[in-house]
Amino acid sequence: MKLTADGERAVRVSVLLPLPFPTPLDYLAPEGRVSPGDLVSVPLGRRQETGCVWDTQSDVPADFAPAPAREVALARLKPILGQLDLPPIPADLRRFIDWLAAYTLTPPGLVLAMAIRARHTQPTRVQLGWIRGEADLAGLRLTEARQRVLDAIGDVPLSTAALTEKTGVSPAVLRGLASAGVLKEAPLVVAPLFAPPDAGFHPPHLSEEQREAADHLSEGVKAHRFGVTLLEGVTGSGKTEVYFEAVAACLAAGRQCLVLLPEIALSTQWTDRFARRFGVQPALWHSELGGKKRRETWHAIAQGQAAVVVGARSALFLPFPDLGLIIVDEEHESAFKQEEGVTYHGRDMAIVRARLSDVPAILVSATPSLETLTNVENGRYQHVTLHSRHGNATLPDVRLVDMRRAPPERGQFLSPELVAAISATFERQEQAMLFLNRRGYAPLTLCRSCGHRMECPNCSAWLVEHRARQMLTCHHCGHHEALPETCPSCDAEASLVAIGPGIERVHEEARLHFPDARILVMASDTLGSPSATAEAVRRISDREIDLVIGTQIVAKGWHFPDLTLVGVVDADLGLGGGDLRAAERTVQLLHQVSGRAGRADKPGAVLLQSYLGDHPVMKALVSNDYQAFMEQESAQRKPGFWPPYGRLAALIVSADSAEAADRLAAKLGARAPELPGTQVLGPAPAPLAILRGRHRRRLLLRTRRNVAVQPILRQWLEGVKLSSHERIDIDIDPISFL
Ligand SMILES: Nc1ncnc2c1ncn2[C@@H]1O[C@H](COP(=O)(O)OP(=O)(O)OP(=O)(O)O)[C@@H](O)[C@H]1O
Ligand SMILES: [Zn+2]
Repeated sequence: MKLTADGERAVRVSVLLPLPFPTPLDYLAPEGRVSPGDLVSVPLGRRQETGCVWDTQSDVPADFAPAPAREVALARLKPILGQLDLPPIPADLRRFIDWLAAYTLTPPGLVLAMAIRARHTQPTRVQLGWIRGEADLAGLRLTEARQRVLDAIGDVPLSTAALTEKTGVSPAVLRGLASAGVLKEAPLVVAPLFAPPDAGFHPPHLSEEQREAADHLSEGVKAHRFGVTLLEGVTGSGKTEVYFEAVAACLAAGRQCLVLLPEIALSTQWTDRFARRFGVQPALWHSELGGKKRRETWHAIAQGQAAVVVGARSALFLPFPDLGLIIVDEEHESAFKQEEGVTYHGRDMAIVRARLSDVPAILVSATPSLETLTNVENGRYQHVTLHSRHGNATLPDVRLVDMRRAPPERGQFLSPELVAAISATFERQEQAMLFLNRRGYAPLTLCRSCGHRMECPNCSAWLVEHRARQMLTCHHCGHHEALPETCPSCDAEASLVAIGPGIERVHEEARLHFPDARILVMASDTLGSPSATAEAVRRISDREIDLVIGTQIVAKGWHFPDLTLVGVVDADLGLGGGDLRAAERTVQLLHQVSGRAGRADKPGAVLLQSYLGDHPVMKALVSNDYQAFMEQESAQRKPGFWPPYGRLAALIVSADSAEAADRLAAKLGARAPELPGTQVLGPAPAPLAILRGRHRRRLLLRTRRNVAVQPILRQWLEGVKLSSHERIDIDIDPISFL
């Protein structure tokens, strides 16, 4: 036993710090003072750190739990310095942090860091205002200014600014009254940051099919137990309206609801719709949320004051005291995968979070992932479906433009058929959209005399020309340089030519074809901010735009009633690269883009420009038979135990030279596990063999579904020493194979 300075009994508490230690550290605290979840300040060397009192037991399954730490003797422990005046980190979030850390082989502190970044936990300063003090007025020299203040003051505190404005007196007068005790300070009553959404504000009239789906989801919410339901529905079927009913049920139960969207910063149409349905804006959570707003939002959520949070995947780490429902919209989106730092899949982790919090989860998509469909098939997830578009809208007619038979003119990218369709759309006074998932002017710049290709000095990638900015840029590392006048390799003059299209080039071509059309270009680099996006959306909705040209950001859930034609400039684009999910992802993306056409009364059409007309992806899109396509996908992945029928983990080895990378990769390859039901592929150069100046090699571990990869990886990497130039990144369930 040990005593604190005050003679109280001190006990061992374990504190997780937001730092890359393998386990929590032990400290001393007066007995009975702190409980798991409390945020405390502790000494660490000479520094002071904020940490979270952690639990000694955990719910991480034994098959991937890390080894426990050795215990330090009580006599050597340091006492905690104090407790922060903040709501505790709830137990379900603590379990989630442990789980995610063990699953992704990340030190748990780095996962905690996502929940309690310093900017979240700084206490918000209490603002003070003025009320009448206890001192009576006898003996007070009552000037006219002072009288005005006394007339203005009441029981509700008024800020200095409000009071001086109301009375026209100077702050000095207030100070004088305060020192006489006639005024005193009191905390200002601040309106809650998020007014409660009203479940009955504006409920929609649901169709029978929608009503059934909504009831099913709401029942799940009322049961307040873990369970996953896939809400599948064709584009424009009202999936959002339907899951809003589940949100309403969650609100009625007095619980908090989390909605994850893949591209939240751009989702202004979504938040507007929410406001129309529930009367107030939801709380937003994403990486672009600025400092003060971020802190206030965090506090409002921690205090249970924000009832509905719509966020990016990082919202999974928010300290909801009373979570009731998690919804993942566009669940098939690979944007849910975090690729940097702690790598995790937002959709998968949303389900883990729901399970650990014992609340229902709803996955929403028009084109569910094979992972999710497999879980439906084996009965782990429930399934509700919306088969038709809302109201009179019908699904668009999707046609293939065979670029081998009717190609565009040389140096152009829009086929005569697509150009004619756009003209016809304009003649009908309707809007059109061109989709090409490539920013900039041209993906490759080549020397006509010597064949030299302009490449990034830091990455094995071509430089993309951005003509508007007169730059060649690398989309991987951000390197940029001016377009040279002569070829850097052979000095030939004016020999560099742009090869292939980006959206800037399609814009240039569209201007030639349609000089009078009002064209808007939408790409993440031209419309990064939410306000710019909102303005673009307004212009399209208000019919100030005839033709939208954009990258994948135009595919997202937009709803423009007069948009009736979608042209996909290069439907084959996503199919190269040998990525496991290339075909699946292409179908999902193009289906979603196609779904922007004809969403209201006027019928829509989609033209897919392709050189691969016989490809299963094109067939699936033209026949609109997603199910048949996914059955084929499944049949292809099953025999080789590719996900979701097996598990994958990638090891990315990187070093500052090719030799060092090869050496380290070979070392790992030589000690690769040889176990039943597992296989190691590689080492091989990563598709981006050089990225930001680092040479990269990849090893892929593939196991049967019933074999956990974590213990295998732990054993494989145990004792591997790395020099400061070497690195091994682990990616469990990799999505991108770059
Ligand atoms: N019952 C309803 N009453 C009124 N409007 C509805 C109803 N159902 C759907 N809508 C409207 O139809 C349009 C399409 O619905 P919504 O955006 O929810 O479909 P979605 O299935 O989410 O589409 P997508 O997958 O293409 O994004 C929206 O403008 C929506 O407000
Ligand atoms: Zn680069």
